[in-house]
Amino acid sequence: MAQRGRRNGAVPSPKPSPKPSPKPKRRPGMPDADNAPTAELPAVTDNGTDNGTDPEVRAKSIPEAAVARLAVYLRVLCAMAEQGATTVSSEELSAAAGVNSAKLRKDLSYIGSYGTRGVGYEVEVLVGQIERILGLTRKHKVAVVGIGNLGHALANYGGFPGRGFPVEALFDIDPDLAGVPVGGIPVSHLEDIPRVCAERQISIGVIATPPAAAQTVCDRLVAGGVGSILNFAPVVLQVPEHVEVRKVDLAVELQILSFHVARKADGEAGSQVIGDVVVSS
Ligand SMILES: NC(=O)c1ccc[n+]([C@@H]2O[C@H](COP(=O)([O-])OP(=O)(O)OC[C@H]3O[C@@H](n4cnc5c(N)ncnc54)[C@H](O)[C@@H]3O)[C@@H](O)[C@H]2O)c1
Repeated sequence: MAQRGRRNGAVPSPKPSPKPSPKPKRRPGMPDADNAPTAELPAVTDNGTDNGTDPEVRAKSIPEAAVARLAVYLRVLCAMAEQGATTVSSEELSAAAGVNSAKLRKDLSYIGSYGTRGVGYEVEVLVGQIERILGLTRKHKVAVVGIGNLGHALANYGGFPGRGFPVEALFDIDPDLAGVPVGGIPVSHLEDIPRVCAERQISIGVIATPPAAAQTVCDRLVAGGVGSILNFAPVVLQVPEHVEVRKVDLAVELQILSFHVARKADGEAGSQVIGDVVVSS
């Protein structure tokens, strides 16, 4: 969701060339859709998977939807690695991730990973590449603000630390919660947000307060040096340019599901789908 004059949508692509050719050549990290790999192509470099382009340059060219899918592939690959898998074909990985295999190959081509014909992808190498692109090679300390229903659930969820997101600070305005441990971390008072976040080097702040409190909480997190905000409150936050905000709204996800269910029902009732538009017959 856009915040204070900056987008939180697709990551900006490098500046376009002043004289675009009619059929642009494939650039590293942004394959021409027509030339996107349709099979596990031979390795481009010695390690069999990487085309050698600077990962940061590549990361800037990856569409946000592909970034979200990379996170899903990573989760699936880690589960496969735990079960002892060393290689995986694009068909296996796409089936496990619930994505079609052409899309998977295109997503992996964004990070310069093309696999090896007849072998597929090396699980460990691919995990490393996706982790690098997603910036997961170091831990991101998390603070949760608003320890109510949602905040309690987030603070108690044991799945974040193992994925590189240890929850290291909790805050609430309620004096009854002050010092009470939730998920092993004592709750601090709202006013301590800047100091505690700076001391514990918190990089991600999760806002789970009522909407009216969210902007003040956000300002305090930013004052404490927090550069990324995950906002659950149904409100648009104003942040400085350098701060990244992601908004989570499960109601929107439910509405999207509802849209697809309605579209399917219309299709079954004899309507025709042309592109994204449903035309009743
Ligand atoms: N995005 C989603 O899908 C989704 C889902 C559920 C809830 N929510 C939102 O998450 C927020 C929390 O929901 P909940 O059900 O946990 O609410 P809740 O009332 O159970 O908890 C809110 C907590 O915030 C604390 N709080 C209030 N003002 C504060 C302030 N200024 N500073 C710090 N803490 C403060 C309260 O003391 C309370 O502990 C709400 O904004 C809700 O709309 C979003």
